[in-house]
Amino acid sequence: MPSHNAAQTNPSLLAIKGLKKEYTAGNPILKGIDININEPGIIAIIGPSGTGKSTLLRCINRLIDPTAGQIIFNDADLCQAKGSQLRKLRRQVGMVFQEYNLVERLTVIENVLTGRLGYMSAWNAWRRNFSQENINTAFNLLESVGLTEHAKKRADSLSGGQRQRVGIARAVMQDPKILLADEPTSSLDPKTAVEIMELLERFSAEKNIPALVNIHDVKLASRFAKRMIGMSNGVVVYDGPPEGITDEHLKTIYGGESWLV
Ligand SMILES: Nc1ncnc2c1ncn2[C@@H]1O[C@H](COP(=O)(O)OP(=O)(O)OP(=O)(O)O)[C@@H](O)[C@H]1O
Repeated sequence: MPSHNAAQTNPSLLAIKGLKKEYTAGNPILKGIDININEPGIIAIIGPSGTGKSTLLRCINRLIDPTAGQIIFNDADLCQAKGSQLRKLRRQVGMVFQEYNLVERLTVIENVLTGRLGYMSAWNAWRRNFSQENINTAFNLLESVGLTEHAKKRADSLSGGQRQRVGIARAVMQDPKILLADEPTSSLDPKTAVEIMELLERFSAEKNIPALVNIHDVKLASRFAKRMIGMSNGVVVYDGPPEGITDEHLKTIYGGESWLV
């Protein structure tokens, strides 16, 4: 699979400008988000429940339609894209979910291969006619996430941590220019959570692509992130290195202080 240098060669891989989202008219969840992303590595988005972190990621991969603003990805406006252009853009955005979103009745290797569906004709996708090259790549990816011996098992026979590895392998199988991960560690024990962050960090470095990760655990986020984006009440209130985050920032982001230890 070809490696990407998009983050190095494209000065504005992802430029979010004035992004707004209302689910119901007059009740904005995102209130004007401006973020530029070029660099590989983990970029953690932190913020209280309900502040719009998932909404932001879902706007970026167009699982939902933004209300206003621009999301320029690889020089195209994702907000305006439709039909085949949207399909081409979306396959370059690898998504990792909190609850894995695997097809439970399919095998592990089939789940990884579904990462290629966006590149295939409707006929080949329907018949799951994967090329030998794709099959080889999927097995290599499974090996690199340590799941070779589980390739032929049904996805629903795996543990949560193993499922998340499959979810990450499937996202990387897309050959994405960016990874988005929505609370990828929230359903996992602390040790497995660290392993999943290590995996995201490793793929981000190997593929030279950014990994934008929504995460509740601020400590875990600062351990892995090169950059932290703090959101509160639908706006960005901090954007910088983890070591620049102070208790004052955390109070602004989360409110109160009794939870600070
Ligand atoms: N499909 C939807 N329809 C209506 N409102 C929604 C929808 N999805 C999310 N919301 C609302 O938008 C707000 C932001 O939700 P979102 O899931 O983006 O927050 P979050 O910061 O990711 O929260 P958490 O950390 O708990 O996942 C919440 O008030 C939520 O109820």
